[in-house]
Amino acid sequence: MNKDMVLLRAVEMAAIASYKYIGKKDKNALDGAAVEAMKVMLGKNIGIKLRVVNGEGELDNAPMFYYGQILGDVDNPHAPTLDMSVDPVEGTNPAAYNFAGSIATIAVSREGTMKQFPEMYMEKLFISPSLAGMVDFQEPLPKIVKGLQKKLQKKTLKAIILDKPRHEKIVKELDNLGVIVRLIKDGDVLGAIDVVNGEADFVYGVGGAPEAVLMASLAIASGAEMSARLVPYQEVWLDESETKERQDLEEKWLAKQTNLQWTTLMMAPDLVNDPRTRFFAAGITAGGTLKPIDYLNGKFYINTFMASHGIVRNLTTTYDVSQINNLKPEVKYLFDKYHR
Ligand SMILES: O=P(O)(O)OC[C@H]1O[C@](O)(COP(=O)(O)O)[C@@H](O)[C@@H]1O
Ligand SMILES: [Mn+2]
Repeated sequence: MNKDMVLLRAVEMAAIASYKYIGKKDKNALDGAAVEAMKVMLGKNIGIKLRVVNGEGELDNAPMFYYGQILGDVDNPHAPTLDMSVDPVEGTNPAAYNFAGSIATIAVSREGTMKQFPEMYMEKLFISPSLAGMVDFQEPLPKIVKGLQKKLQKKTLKAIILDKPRHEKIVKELDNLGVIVRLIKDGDVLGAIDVVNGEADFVYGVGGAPEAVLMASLAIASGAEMSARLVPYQEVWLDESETKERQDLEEKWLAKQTNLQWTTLMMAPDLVNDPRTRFFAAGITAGGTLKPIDYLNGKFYINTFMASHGIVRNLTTTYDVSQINNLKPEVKYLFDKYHR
């Protein structure tokens, strides 16, 4: 099968498996279902090997994707290897508590081109393809906004920002500059999809570093632009019980990196160095331009998104459970196990 189809179906089946757990307040069961669905769909005979660069954490007994894990045609020496960043449920809270924000997502790129990050924070600015080339990412955001307003004359800029206390100040500043801000509780990768789909001009804020790699793939694949900078844990969580330990771990990790400091400004190609990177997502509770997954009379309705070398696809996909059950044993297994 075409590898795009393999990856599309992996995010779609992750969305289908997690559907059973939407709103059930059980994050582990939800995540476990999406992980298993992806693992089954990315099993043997897919024509490629996938090396997990940014997954869900380190190797243990949990059903996670971990750094260095190889999936796919592991025994086939002729199958090419791709790097992969994967978040089976990006936005676990939104899915577990049933509010907007969660998607299943995968990004792939040529082997050795994707940067790995531990679970830490990054300040990210993701701007729409229509603003590409117009922004000096070295400047602070208010200055960038003023510059854009000058260039774009009457256009009212729209921003998507994670609704977190750490962003209160910048949200006020953007308000004062006349920017329309849409606050989202979680899910800045979905925010970036909305930007690519023209719902907003940029996403800004401090969020996850693994998510930044997914967003970088999306930026490159769609013609958008993105910058990112590491943010120390203590800047977000000044005085929590784990702050000191997290900070030590981060400093140790950073000391081992070459050409990377807290102040280093990374652009999308520094995170994913492949112009042919491909990005895939399927809506779970979704929101914005991606509609949530739905089930009615034996059919799943899924909204899937894909971007590669400047081509952006928003697909509505229907899975007729009874038909597919007859075709594919691995899909039947997943439907039987996770059908709500
Ligand atoms: O919730 P925090 O710690 O503020 O981190 C923000 C990050 O969490 C998310 O909202 C959801 O992440 P999860 O996939 O870990 O649930 C991301 O979209 C975002 O980058
Ligand atoms: Mn995530």
